[in-house]
Amino acid sequence: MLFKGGGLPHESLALQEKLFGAGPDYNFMTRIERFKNSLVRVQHFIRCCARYNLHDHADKKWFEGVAFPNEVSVLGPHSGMFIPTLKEQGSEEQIQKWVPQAEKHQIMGTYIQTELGHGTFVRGLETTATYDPKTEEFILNSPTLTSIKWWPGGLGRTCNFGIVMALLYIDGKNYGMHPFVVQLRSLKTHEPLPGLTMGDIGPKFGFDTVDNGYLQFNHFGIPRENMLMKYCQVLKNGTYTKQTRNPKFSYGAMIFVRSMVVYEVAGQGLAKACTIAIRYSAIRRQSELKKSRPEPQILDYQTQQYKLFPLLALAYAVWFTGVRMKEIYFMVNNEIKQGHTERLPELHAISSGLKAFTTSMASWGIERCRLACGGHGYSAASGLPKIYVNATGGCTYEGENTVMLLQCARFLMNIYGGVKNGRRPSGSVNYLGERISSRCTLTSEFTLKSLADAFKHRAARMIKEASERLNRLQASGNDPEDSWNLNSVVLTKAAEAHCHYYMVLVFESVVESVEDNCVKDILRQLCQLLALCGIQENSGDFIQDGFLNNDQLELVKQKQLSLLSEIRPNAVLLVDAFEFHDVQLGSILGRFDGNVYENLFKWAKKTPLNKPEDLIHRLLR
Ligand SMILES: CCCCCCCC/C=C\CCCCCCCCCCCC(=O)SCCNC(=O)CCNC(=O)[C@H](O)C(C)(C)COP(=O)(O)OP(=O)(O)OC[C@H]1O[C@@H](n2cnc3c(N)ncnc32)[C@H](O)[C@@H]1OP(=O)(O)O
Ligand SMILES: Cc1cc2nc3c(=O)[nH]c(=O)nc-3n(C[C@H](O)[C@H](O)[C@H](O)COP(=O)(O)OP(=O)(O)OC[C@H]3O[C@@H](n4cnc5c(N)ncnc54)[C@H](O)[C@@H]3O)c2cc1C
Repeated sequence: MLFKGGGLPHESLALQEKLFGAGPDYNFMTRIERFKNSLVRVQHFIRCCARYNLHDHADKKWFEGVAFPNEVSVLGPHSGMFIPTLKEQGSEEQIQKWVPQAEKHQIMGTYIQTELGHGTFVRGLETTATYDPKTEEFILNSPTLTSIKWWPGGLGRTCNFGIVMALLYIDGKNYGMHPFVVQLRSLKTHEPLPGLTMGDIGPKFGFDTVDNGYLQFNHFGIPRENMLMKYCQVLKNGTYTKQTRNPKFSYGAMIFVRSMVVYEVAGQGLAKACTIAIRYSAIRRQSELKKSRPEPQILDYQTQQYKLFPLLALAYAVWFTGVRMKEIYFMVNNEIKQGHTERLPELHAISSGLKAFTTSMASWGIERCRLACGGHGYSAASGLPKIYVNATGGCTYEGENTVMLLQCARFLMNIYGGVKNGRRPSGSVNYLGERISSRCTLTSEFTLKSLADAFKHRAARMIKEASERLNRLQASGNDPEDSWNLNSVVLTKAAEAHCHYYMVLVFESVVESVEDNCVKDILRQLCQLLALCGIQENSGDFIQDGFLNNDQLELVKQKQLSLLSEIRPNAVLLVDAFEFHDVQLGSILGRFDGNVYENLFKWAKKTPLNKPEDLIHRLLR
């Protein structure tokens, strides 16, 4: 109940749908079969939404978790980007026109921004939308090879609509990036409309169930009314008007997805991987601890605990942080809707930073879980390869992680500069205005407050040093841009330290809010382990300025090891508490009933390579 809240009824409804749980094994399918199979499930999902009256995003998400386990379907870009962008950037008329059709899936859309030559540098995108007042149309064009749109999910074969980000030109003047609603395919024949060259970009590391696509515009006309006009308008005669607004509003869809990815991708992915690795480690017996005694569960080896329990603690931390990130997004977005845009820079910074920090940690953690499962972890039957290839995409899409950390750092530098000039920071950066103790107060009690304070100190110091180094680079004659680049490694580390502190703080606040003392104690242990591992892994950051001394570091190490034994009896319960159904895990190693070996054998017998096949037989005969 700590995790699922109101989601369970929808999950059980989805589990009753035969088409979702059963069917061909994903691992035995070719890419095309995976894609087709996903489309069949998409159609069934859409029918289920109508049948069960699922309208609310959160309700649908529970259903989707069962319908599309550990994969993104073409509904991801549609419901995660196309519809939110229409709602956030469209005028009332535009919302009325397209949102109901999109919500009923009568039109399917995607978000078309990245190009062959540019993804990160949005201002460098080349697609043009030139207004022609005579026809009252925008003419979309791809002027170069590098301007071909590349990557949008669902563009290759599925979507008939898209929101295209393009440079608006009126009368030869460039007004910058704007969003346009574009019909891509005929609603009758599903063929691409004349003037568009489209297709799938080919096999990828993961995302097999999504047709990421390309799109080239050849002077393709769309009605004037198709520019999303909530914040800017182009009148019939070509007059451009805009509300007083932050030009970064057109980046809103990206902030939304980044805010969701922390929970949906990093939190869920790592929690699933931990569930699989910890359950399997309780089933797997190997070697000897004591002579002539039965082989122990591998989970009883301290080294195995040392691999997995910090990841379990991290999974809880990322999960809670993801939930908090969603809350912050909706809160600040509501403020923005009421005209209060003051917190947009902070929202951008924290969503960029946390998206990067948590997807990197989760990606690394999922791979560690796989390694901890030995040989069977390398088998597709473990479910871990699929979880990994899809989750690790989160390090790249919606803003490459290094670039996102640098965006977060940019905000931190602005805030720190402001503090130097007497401004008081608030929200997630309020600690930059505090006087921070220069000596660590950690004692063998390891209170959560003292642990969080240690991370606060580290973040504040690293931000200060990054800022001072930036100033020194400039003072020694480098221009601001070169100084930034020469300081960028230090800046990303400062941003990571800020996000790390934020995550520890969120975890601490969740523990404090729990009423049940037993649950509170167990969560406190996990939170301590998370923080202590963070201190140990980054010990240089904590001792560099004499904040933490050698004795304290030794205490940290001792406590970390004793926590492993304390957590051991609850480890399996702690992953069971995530309440992932076997269908969602897609793993033989992580089965709830623990019946691993029998099912591995059954599974191997079903592999297509064991089926009679003429060519293989002839070659081997
Ligand atoms: C409760 C239930 C909810 C249920 C929800 C259900 C929906 C679920 C949805 C999602 C779940 C997860 C789904 C997973 C499936 C995902 C499928 C894959 C989707 C992938 C889609 C994509 O990848 S789309 C393409 C994404 N592309 C990018 O992210 C590009 C990255 N680049 C940029 O964003 C920008 O170029 C940049 C930020 C790097 C730089 O921008 P720019 O050059 O314009 O700015 P500057 O660096 O010069 O900075 C100027 C100034 O602006 C500030 N700023 C920059 N960006 C923003 C912003 N977005 N908002 C506010 N402010 C911004 C910057 O900080 C600077 O500020 P200063 O004050 O001047 O310092
Ligand atoms: C699975 C997946 C799904 C996607 N779905 C969509 C979609 O639906 N719609 C869409 O429009 N796009 C989509 N994309 C594209 C995605 O948003 C971009 O790939 C992403 O934003 C990264 O941009 P890039 O490819 O240009 O990387 P690059 O910017 O080329 O990154 C390459 C390297 O350069 C470094 N780098 C770049 N700029 C800087 C800088 N300023 N400072 C320091 N280092 C820098 C990066 O850190 C990285 O190491 C998807 C991508 C993937 C992988």
